[in-house]
Amino acid sequence: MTTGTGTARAGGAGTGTAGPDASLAGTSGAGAQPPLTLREFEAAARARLDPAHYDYFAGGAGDEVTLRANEAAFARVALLPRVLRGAGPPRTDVTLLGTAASMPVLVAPTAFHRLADPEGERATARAAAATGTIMIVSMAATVAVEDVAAAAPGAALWFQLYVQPDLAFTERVVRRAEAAGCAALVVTADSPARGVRERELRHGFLDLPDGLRCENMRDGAGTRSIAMSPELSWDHIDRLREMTALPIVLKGVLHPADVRPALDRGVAALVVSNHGGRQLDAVPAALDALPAVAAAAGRAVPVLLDGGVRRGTDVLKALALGADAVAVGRPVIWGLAAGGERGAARVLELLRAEVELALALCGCASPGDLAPDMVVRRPW
Ligand SMILES: Cc1cc2nc3c(=O)[nH]c(=O)nc-3n(C[C@H](O)[C@H](O)[C@H](O)COP(=O)(O)O)c2cc1C
Ligand SMILES: O=C(O)C(=O)c1ccccc1
Repeated sequence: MTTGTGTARAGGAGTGTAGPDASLAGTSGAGAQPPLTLREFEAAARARLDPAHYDYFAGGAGDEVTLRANEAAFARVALLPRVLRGAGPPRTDVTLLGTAASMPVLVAPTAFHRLADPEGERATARAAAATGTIMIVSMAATVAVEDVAAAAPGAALWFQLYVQPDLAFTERVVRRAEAAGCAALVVTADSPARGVRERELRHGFLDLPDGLRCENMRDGAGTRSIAMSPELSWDHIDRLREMTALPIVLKGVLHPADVRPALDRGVAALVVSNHGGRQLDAVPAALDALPAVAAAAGRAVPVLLDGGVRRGTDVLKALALGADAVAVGRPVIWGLAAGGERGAARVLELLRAEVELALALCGCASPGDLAPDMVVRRPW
């Protein structure tokens, strides 16, 4: 078998799976080669974005200890493959809360996609649909949820909600998400106050530029800004359960003691997340918080993880440590900024192909085959 990048690239391009996408050539900050990795998409995004917007997307809270820890935690875990299991070509698809996805990688809810591409969340939704995965539309989207759904027929959408102090307004947003066809409500619980990201302050990035707005905060009663609600409590989860038949996903769980109350209130899934290191700095890496939360959930509900996932092998590490799926935030924005809808789709397809290959090399027939005995902590 011939090796070497030239041969690998030519072969990859022919299959249209793991190879580069020639139409993305020139989007890479590195030069004419299209990005081959999520890291290269990050460099391409950095080269293209206004520095204030790049830093808004990239930044973390405080000293960014947690931001760095999210990625670093994956490097401290190694995969331990099984051999000769006759697994055959692996499947990468999963079903979560009744929604089918082509891979155990979802698009995490992130704000302000029109800062990265004029089509914004429309482009992201089309990219998610092209890859066959679930997009969690942010409450802080710069395209209204109805317009996101209309732009990408067939896209599997969930909706992320910041519960607002005005519950009547909150209910109107929930109704809009339902009517747009969103199949789950992802309630963000880690933001009773907004984390301070000093990179934003340094650029004076305080608000969206003229012409861009949080379109889900606009309705007949006017335009509002998103409130972070310190009064948020388990009672609000009860209220939401009464308000909607949609499954409720709780995003931003780190403490295993928060799992029981969530299950008692009928929460349908949990997302282990520190908001990409943007809320409380000095909390653990998402991957390090995962095992205890997954153990507390005891397979009663799906457990998702986000924060620092940059490779297919990272996805497998999270699955082995108890996750049913992961979500990616910044990488999708890098794709969008580097190459619009095609760039975002390429980021997702790269991850899908990497997950498929890593499953095959681990002797797994499907994502469900990963188990805790297939990871070891590196001795450093
Ligand atoms: C620019 C940006 C905006 C975000 N906006 C939201 C949001 O509106 N709602 C939310 O629940 N989480 C939001 N998040 C957090 C993500 O959903 C997710 O937890 C995080 O990005 C995962 O880490 P990763 O970027 O390392 O993949 C945002 C993250 C980023 C980077
Ligand atoms: O920037 C964020 O992380 C975020 O969650 C958010 C919340 C409200 C408005 C814009 C972004």
